[in-house]
Amino acid sequence: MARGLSKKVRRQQNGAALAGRALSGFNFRRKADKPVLMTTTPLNAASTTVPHWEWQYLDLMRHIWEHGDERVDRTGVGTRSIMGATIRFDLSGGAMPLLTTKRVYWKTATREMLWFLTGDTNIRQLCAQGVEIWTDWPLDRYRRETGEDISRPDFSARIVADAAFAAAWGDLGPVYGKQWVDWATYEPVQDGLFRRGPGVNQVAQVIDSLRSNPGSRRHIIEGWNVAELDAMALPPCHKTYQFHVAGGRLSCLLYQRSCDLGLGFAFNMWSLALLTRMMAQQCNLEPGEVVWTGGDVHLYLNHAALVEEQLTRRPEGGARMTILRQPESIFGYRIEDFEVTDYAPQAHIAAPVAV
Ligand SMILES: Nc1nc(=O)c2c([nH]1)NC[C@@H]1CN(c3ccc(C(=O)N[C@@H](CCC(=O)O)C(=O)O)cc3)CN21
Ligand SMILES: O=c1ccn([C@H]2C[C@H](O)[C@@H](COP(=O)(O)O)O2)c(=O)[nH]1
Repeated sequence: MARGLSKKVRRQQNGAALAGRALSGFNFRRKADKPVLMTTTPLNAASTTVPHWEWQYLDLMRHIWEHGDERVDRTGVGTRSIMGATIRFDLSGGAMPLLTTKRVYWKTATREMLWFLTGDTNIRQLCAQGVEIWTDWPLDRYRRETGEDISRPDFSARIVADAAFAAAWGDLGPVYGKQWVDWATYEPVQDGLFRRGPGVNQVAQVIDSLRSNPGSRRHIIEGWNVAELDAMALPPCHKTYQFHVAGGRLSCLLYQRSCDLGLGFAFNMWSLALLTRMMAQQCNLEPGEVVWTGGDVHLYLNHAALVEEQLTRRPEGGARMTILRQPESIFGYRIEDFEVTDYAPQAHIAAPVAV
């Protein structure tokens, strides 16, 4: 497909600009045909005069599609990529950053977050709940190493039915869950020998520090364990979460080193807000703001149809979430505890995932 957008998309984008979008998170000023990316005040869709927060996303998508550097990436699919972007969202009043320009399966993303918090790194529990977003990586390894051309549904069913098979083929290595709640430590014994020490539960530690020392600048959950990267199916993308307390409100900034803007972002933004809401509830704080920052933010070249379609759409309305129960700990949440209301998105847009 030729670079740039169809006339239909350009018409829609111009309409949005006329509707006063200068206030949204991104403005692109062209000087000698060079776009300059600027961030401005975070704004939600709370009032009719304020641009909908989702324009930050759509503007970023359009910018990358039109100006991103085109390259061959690890997956071989190819991307257009930029370095550095920020999207902000205010969680006040139960608002959640769920995209409205396509349906996002928030329960799938929520199940994934709850799975991270258990410390599990095997896809078995996900597959058992019908969550297949991680299945492609173990499946790819299985096909490569055995030569068996098994279908994804058959592979997933076998993972669920057969514990030994799941143990052999379903593990992703020490990914998010392991690092978040059981970061490995080692203690010297003697003569240069070490034994395993107790694992570090970063999530529990951050809850403790938020309660006992809210003004700390060290409320961090880190997934990037350098020594273990090679053992992971994929090194963490949403790698660093930093929390901040001000005026009784809990905010969180995520640094995501690599972002698939067409597919992964919707889940990552939701999960960032979800984690912040759970942490706030556990610490008796009000939800504040979420700040998403991306390093390499890209669009896969085989997402052209998604990009074209989504950029014809205009964001409208917004989702709210109620947490129906306050569990005794951050590790006690269940999927039934989350209720989403006011979510009336436009149709789902399917897109292939690059493995
Ligand atoms: N290329 C790529 N993009 C990603 O977003 C991504 C990875 N790889 N690898 C690891 C995880 C897995 N994640 C994924 C994988 C697939 C979907 C996906 O297919 N989402 C569909 C619907 C999924 C469903 O609910 O069944 C979507 O339309 O959002 C989302 C996130 C996020 N991550
Ligand atoms: O939560 C996630 C996990 C992964 N992604 C995307 C970002 C990239 O497109 C790939 C990872 O490939 P790398 O070569 O390791 O960067 O997955 C995401 O957007 N969100």
